[in-house]
Amino acid sequence: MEVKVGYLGPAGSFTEQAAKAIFANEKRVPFRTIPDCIDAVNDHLVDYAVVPLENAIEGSVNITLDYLIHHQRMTMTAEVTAPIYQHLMVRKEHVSVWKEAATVFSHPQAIAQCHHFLRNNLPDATITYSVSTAEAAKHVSEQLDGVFAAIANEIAAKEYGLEIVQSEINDYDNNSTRFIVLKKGVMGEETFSGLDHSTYKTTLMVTLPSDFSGALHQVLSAFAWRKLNLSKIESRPMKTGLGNYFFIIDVEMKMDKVLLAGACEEIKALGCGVDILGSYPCFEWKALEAENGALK
Ligand SMILES: O=C(O)C(=O)C[C@]1(C(=O)O)C=C[C@@H](O)C=C1
Repeated sequence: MEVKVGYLGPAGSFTEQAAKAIFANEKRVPFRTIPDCIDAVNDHLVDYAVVPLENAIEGSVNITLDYLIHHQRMTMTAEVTAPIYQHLMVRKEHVSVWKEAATVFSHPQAIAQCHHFLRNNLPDATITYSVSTAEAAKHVSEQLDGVFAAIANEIAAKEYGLEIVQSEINDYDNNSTRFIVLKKGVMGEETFSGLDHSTYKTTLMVTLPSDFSGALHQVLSAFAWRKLNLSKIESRPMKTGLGNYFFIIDVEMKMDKVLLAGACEEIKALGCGVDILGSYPCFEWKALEAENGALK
C-alpha cells in the first residue's frame, strides 16, 4: 500500500525539506496550512503529517501545538531537527533595487527570526504574513507591478525563479526548527526506512488541579528523583480563562513500563491530568543528509 505524507506546502517550504528527510521515497502531498495538514491525517487523505513544532529563535509554533491540543489529537511519532537559513529574495529585475521593496512577505515564524534585519535594512517596508515561506516566494514571483521581497530558503528561490539578494538574514546563528511527524491512532513502534536515530523523547501534556500550591514543583519532583532528563517544559493557555494553563513536558526517554510510567502515575496521584502525546525517535539532520544526500 502506498504511504502518503502531508506537509505544509507549497513546494520549497522548510517543512517539505523535513518531510523529504524522513520520507525520501514516499508520496508527499502539500497542504496550504498546518491545520489542513493535520486534518488530512484525520480524514485519511494521508497517513502522516509533517509540521513545524519549535524554532530555536522564536520558540514554539503555537498553531501546531494549539491545534493538536484543542482540535485534533494525533500521535507524535518522529522528530527531525533541521538547520534553518533564511534569505531575502526578489524577482530578477529587482536585484539592484531590493532596498525599495514596499512589502516583505513571509511566514510569521520566519519574519520573527529576522526582525533586526528587517528593522535595519527595510524599516519602511510593510510586513505581510504568508501561510509558509514557500507560499511567500511563490506570491512574490507572481507580482508584476512593484518591488516585493520574500523571506524563504534557497530551494524556494530556485523553485519560483527568484534571486537571493541577502543571505542568512536570521538574527541569530545556529537557527534550527524541530519538525514533528504525526499519525492517527495509538502509539506504536514506527520504522522509518532504516534511518538511525540519536535519541528518544516522550512528550506529555500535564494539567494541574486548581489552587494547589506547589503543584508544579511536585510534578517536576516526580521526574527529578527518578533522574529523568527533561528537554523542554512550556506552559500554554487552556483557553478557559486567564491563569489557566497546561504544560507540555518533553522527557528525554522512550516510554517504558517502569520509570516514566511510574512518574506519570505519581503525577496522576497528585490530581493532575497526564496525556502522552507521543514517544518517538529523534533524527539528526546530519545523519539524514548522509543517507539521503544534501538537503540544505
Ligand atoms: O514556512 C515554511 O517554509 C515552513 O515550513 C514553516 C516554518 C515554521 O512554521 O516554523 C518552518 C521553519 C521555519 O522556522 C519557518 C517557517
